[in-house]
Amino acid sequence: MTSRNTNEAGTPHEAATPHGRGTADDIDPAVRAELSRLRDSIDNIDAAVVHMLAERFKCTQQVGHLKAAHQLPPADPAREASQIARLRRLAESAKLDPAFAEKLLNFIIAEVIRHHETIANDAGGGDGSPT
Ligand SMILES: C=C(O[C@@H]1C=C(C(=O)O)C=C[C@H]1O)C(=O)O
Repeated sequence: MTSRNTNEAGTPHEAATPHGRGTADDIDPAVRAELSRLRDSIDNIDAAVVHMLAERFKCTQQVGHLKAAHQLPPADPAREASQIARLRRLAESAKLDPAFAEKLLNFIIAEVIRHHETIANDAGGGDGSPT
């Protein structure tokens, strides 16, 4: 394995050989420059997503503590339904697949509920999750 075949994190990966043609070494310089420009933006967007998610989880952790302190259940299906409906509308107007947006939100919410269950259990409420 050469360093050419590792990504930024040092993890091994295959060289770019779409349909068996072209390696990382023989990409046209103009194509390589355009790819690099686009990947720089992708990296910035990924960083923004991570920072926004971190902020969201800071808020949801506070909600979890509020719920635990007032014996409220970790999940709120009515709130989730309105968030999903809203996110699907936003996705449609942004030309993003609404089904993908819904799956992503459900994935995030499931993690939040898991955190809320842990917080409730740690607080001794016991209504958070199965024993
Ligand atoms: C954060 C909350 O708790 C849960 C997580 C939600 C979320 O991540 O947006 C939404 C509803 C709840 O199931 C909340 O009730 O607002």
